[in-house]
Amino acid sequence: MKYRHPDDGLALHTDYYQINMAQAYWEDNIHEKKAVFEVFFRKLPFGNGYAVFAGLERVVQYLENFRFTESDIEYLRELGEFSEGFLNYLKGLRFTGTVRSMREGEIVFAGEPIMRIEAPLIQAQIIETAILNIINYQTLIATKASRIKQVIGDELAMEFGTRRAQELDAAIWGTRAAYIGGFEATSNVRAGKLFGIPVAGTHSHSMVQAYRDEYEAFRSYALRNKNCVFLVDTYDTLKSGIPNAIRVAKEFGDKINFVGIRLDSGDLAYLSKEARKMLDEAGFHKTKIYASSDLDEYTILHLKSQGAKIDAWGIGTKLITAYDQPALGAVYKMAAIEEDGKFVDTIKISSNPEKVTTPGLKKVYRIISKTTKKAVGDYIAMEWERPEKEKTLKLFHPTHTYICKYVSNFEIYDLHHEIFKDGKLVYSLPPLKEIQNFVKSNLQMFWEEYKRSLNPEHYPVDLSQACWDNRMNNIKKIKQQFS
Ligand SMILES: Nc1ncnc2c1ncn2[C@@H]1O[C@H](COP(=O)(O)OP(=O)(O)OP(=O)(O)O)[C@@H](O)[C@H]1O
Ligand SMILES: O=P(O)(O)OC[C@H]1O[C@H](OP(=O)(O)OP(=O)(O)O)[C@H](O)[C@@H]1O
Ligand SMILES: O=C(O)c1cccnc1
Repeated sequence: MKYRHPDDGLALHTDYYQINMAQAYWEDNIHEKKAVFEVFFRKLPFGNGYAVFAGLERVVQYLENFRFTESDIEYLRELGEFSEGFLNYLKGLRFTGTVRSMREGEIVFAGEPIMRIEAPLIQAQIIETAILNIINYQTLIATKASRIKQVIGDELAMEFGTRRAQELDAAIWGTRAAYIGGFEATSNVRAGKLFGIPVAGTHSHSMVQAYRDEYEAFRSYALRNKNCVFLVDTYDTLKSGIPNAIRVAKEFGDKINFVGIRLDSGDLAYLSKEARKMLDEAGFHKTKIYASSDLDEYTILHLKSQGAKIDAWGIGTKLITAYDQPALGAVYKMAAIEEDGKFVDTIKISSNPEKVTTPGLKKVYRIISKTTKKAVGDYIAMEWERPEKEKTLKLFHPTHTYICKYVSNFEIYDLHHEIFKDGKLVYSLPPLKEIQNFVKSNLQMFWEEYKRSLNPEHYPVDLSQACWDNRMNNIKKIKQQFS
């Protein structure tokens, strides 16, 4: 298998149809026409009331390094479908477009453009697949992490999922997304090195099995590690695991920090309460109880409702694989294309009203009440509109238009930031910790009703009147063509 190419890049990380279309654009000489595409998803995942945008940093890396390498061109040539002229053009292709995007950590909702790409058609087309690939996964995991963290509250949330993730890249970028969503630590050491995420962990059952004696295993661990969290459920949590952990902790005294014990099976509520009593009776009031074992937001909520005495949560499979909803379904749709030097609207019609796209050059704003300082709704307006100059804005549901409200005394801000200008990176990527803090402060802007994990209220994402009218006119025009 020829899977090792020294010059392997990501330009071919695209769907074959993109390259086939690219060749047609090039041959028809429309490839340099500017096109505008938007990234958005149609439904919030996990029944959550909001999503957390993640993936921008990798999109930036991808676009900065976008080029077809020698071996990419050679491979395309081998496929026998592409002309030498076209392949030669691809060799020199770089990203020269303009990208406006929400910042990583932005709170985002269904139906609003997360990112807007304005680029020569051929580029905008080829990059679609990778951009969606990145944003779909990272946003999904950041959202799942945030949802789990909302339930965990101030206790420690650790990402333990690498072994169950969908391959290596998913573990690495999923870990980063989990951190953005609010997790404080990861067991993945490479993610620690690459992103500076704090690494944390305990030990496994195999260590206890290897020594064939729980006490010996804990002792050996304590001899080599200052901070000790002993896994106590290999044989019998209450009769063997916790007593052995306490015995070792007493023997080592100040030589170790008896940070915690970890429960990984059985009735976690019952065992944690018993464990707390045993640790307290032995004088280890500060020793924490860690729990893992197929946890997710539902189990954690249940455990809390049972009064479980758990202080730290290790979450793997259900987080890193977005177990209950493995796809976000974000799409990349054309909103406009250049004709005679000007942009004209483009639309995709569907019999499902929610799938009809919103054409034209638009901006997306967040409206904040000056009285409550809380977010009132998001507002998609035509680029030429100036909603910040209005005294009152009418917000109405884009499909059920009779549902409406008027907002005054508001602040409004553009959710998009310029990331690339004509191919040049003009945005400085913030440190990861700053992104995590941004999520936290951002969430404070939203009423609790939008953040609860069960049946959250629907946060309004509305079109301006001009944007709505423009959409209707475009639909009418298309319908007339076929009547
Ligand atoms: N008190 C509890 N209330 C609700 N769910 C619990 C409680 N205690 C544990 N759970 C969850 O129940 C599930 C139990 O999983 P499972 O049946 O595989 O057993 P286990 O105890 O983990 O055993 P093992 O790991 O040895 O297979 C896990 O998802 C765990 O998080
Ligand atoms: O349950 P998750 O949320 O997926 O969290 C990760 C799991 O990975 C480990 O189990 P594993 O059986 O792989 O190894 P172990 O022998 O160390 O427990 C750990 O004990 C957790 O149970
Ligand atoms: O450190 C741990 O306890 C750990 C790490 C990965 C998976 N499960 C547990």
